[in-house]
Amino acid sequence: MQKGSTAQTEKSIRFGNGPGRMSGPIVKPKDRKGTIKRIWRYMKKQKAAMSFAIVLVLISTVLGLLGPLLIGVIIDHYIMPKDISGTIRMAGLLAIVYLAASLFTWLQTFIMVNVSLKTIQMLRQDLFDHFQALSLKFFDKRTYGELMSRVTNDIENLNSALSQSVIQIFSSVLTVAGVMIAMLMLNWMLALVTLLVIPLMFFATNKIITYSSSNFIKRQRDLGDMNGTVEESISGIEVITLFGKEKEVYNKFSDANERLRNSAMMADISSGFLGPVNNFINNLGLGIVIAAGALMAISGMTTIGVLASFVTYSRQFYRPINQMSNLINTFQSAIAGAERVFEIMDEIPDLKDSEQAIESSSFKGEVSFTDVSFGYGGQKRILKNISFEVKAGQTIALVGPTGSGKTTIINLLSRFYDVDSGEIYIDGRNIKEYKIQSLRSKIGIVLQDTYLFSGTIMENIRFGRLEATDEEVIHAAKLASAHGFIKHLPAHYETRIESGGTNLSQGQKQLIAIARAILADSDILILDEATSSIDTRTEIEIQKGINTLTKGKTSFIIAHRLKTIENADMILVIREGEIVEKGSHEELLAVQGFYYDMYKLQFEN
Ligand SMILES: Nc1ncnc2c1ncn2[C@@H]1O[C@H](COP(=O)(O)OP(=O)(O)OP(=O)(O)O)[C@@H](O)[C@H]1O
Repeated sequence: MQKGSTAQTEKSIRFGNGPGRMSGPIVKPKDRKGTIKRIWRYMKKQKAAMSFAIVLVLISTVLGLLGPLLIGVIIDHYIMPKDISGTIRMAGLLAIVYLAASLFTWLQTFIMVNVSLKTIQMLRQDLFDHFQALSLKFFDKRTYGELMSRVTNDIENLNSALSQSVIQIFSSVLTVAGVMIAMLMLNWMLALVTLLVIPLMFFATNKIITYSSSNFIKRQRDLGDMNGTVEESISGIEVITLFGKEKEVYNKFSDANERLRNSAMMADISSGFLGPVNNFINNLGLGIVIAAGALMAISGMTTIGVLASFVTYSRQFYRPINQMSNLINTFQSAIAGAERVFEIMDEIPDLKDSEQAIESSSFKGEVSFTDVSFGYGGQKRILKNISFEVKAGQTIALVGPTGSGKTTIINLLSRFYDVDSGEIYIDGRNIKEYKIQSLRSKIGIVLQDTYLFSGTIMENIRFGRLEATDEEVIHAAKLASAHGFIKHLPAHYETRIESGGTNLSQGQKQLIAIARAILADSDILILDEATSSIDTRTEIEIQKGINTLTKGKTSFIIAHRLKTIENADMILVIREGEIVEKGSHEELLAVQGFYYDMYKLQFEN
């Protein structure tokens, strides 16, 4: 990551939040052909490995078919004529055939697992890269849980389908065809008898799968609900305990848990029928083959050896047929999952660098907004005809009631969204003329609720400039007035921060964010002043840190406590998306308008 990439960082972690949604197991894909083609584009990079796996499938299938044939030959030509040494030799050969078949099967699985994992790795990488290219507008529309489920569940479904189902479907078809040919060649009448129970098998399998798939979908939905309840109760734990609502949350969770148990039971019981029912039908088929075969053997129409081969073949014949419908379902749901992944990858980033976009080495820091209007999702206008000019190095405070549009102004300056009308200039150039990454890397952001990653304090500060040395990190922390509290932590700079920084106070997190921004040394700064109450000592420290950080740099401060921005060069008073007043603290007090009222109210409080 390059110097001063704070803006990009905050963007990347703003995924929103919400319950995880799982992909159902039997969801039918909409455009199966197109999706398979796209998966193939990833897989074909490993054509050589796949061709090898296919050759191995062919060999192991042929070896598997050879086994029963050998059994028949051994019975008729070695056991019946009582040739003991020949029988032992042939039994050894049979063992070698089965051993080789197993070995080739293992090898082909190993290759396909590798092919699949590589494919998934490339796909996941592309999806992640695409996430980075998408604007906040995209993330506004989706929940964290939903996006997570696409990166994890959907891709994982595809992984298991690619590593197992594809090759299994292929080998099942081969086996069924091979066994059928072998049986027809051995005895066409017995072969037809073997087919008798197939319609019954299809009918039963189809009925059971249709019934159980609706139960599986219900189970996935209930699982999603329960995940949502857990997520809510963990993230809202403070509010829940504060309002003494533990019992209500407990009941809500118990209900969700109970619903999940019931639907999971129904799903497992219904799908659990499949094995025993098919087993019964298989044995029924086997019984018919044995009975018919025995009659034929007695009447001299066939030999005991051929009958033995048939019994083994019919086992080999029914198994893949049983498996096939399950495999097809797994495959289908994996394709549907892949479709959800491609749907995100097809999302065109609405913020793109223009062809002529330039890289900017550094900004002096002149900023101007001319007649800027904007609404999220093009709906209600949030900002209306905003115009102002900032000279390099000035400090600008944005004040106004909650929801008035202060953060939105900052979002537009960092180009997290594009303006609907009007222009924004930095150093005399429209911000659309700069490469987005280059623009954002020159803008540092310190949010009041800064995100800290799991890792040490040292690593978290270094996030501002990855190539910084330990000394530079410590120097930045000293300038940010963060060194004082870090010194008192158990492992100083090596103290680990929990994900999200839960083991630090709000003020401490802000000090780390300031240190990070000092290290990044961005040309333009954006500071979101903390609203929550921080003790006076920390507040003084934070103020000191901010003063160091903003010295000589164009800085925008979203201010909640007017006391802290009295020295700003310009104060913009925003109300319902419009600048209603503009000027220095003294000028604004003198006009006795909206700012004056806000100031008086805070002062009295
Ligand atoms: N991502 C978004 N999608 C849709 N509407 C949004 C989004 N972000 C903000 N808004 C709406 O835009 C308006 C201005 O929000 P903004 O965050 O800019 O206000 P603010 O002045 O910074 O408020 P605060 O002082 O509470 O932080 C609000 O009505 C808000 O609901």
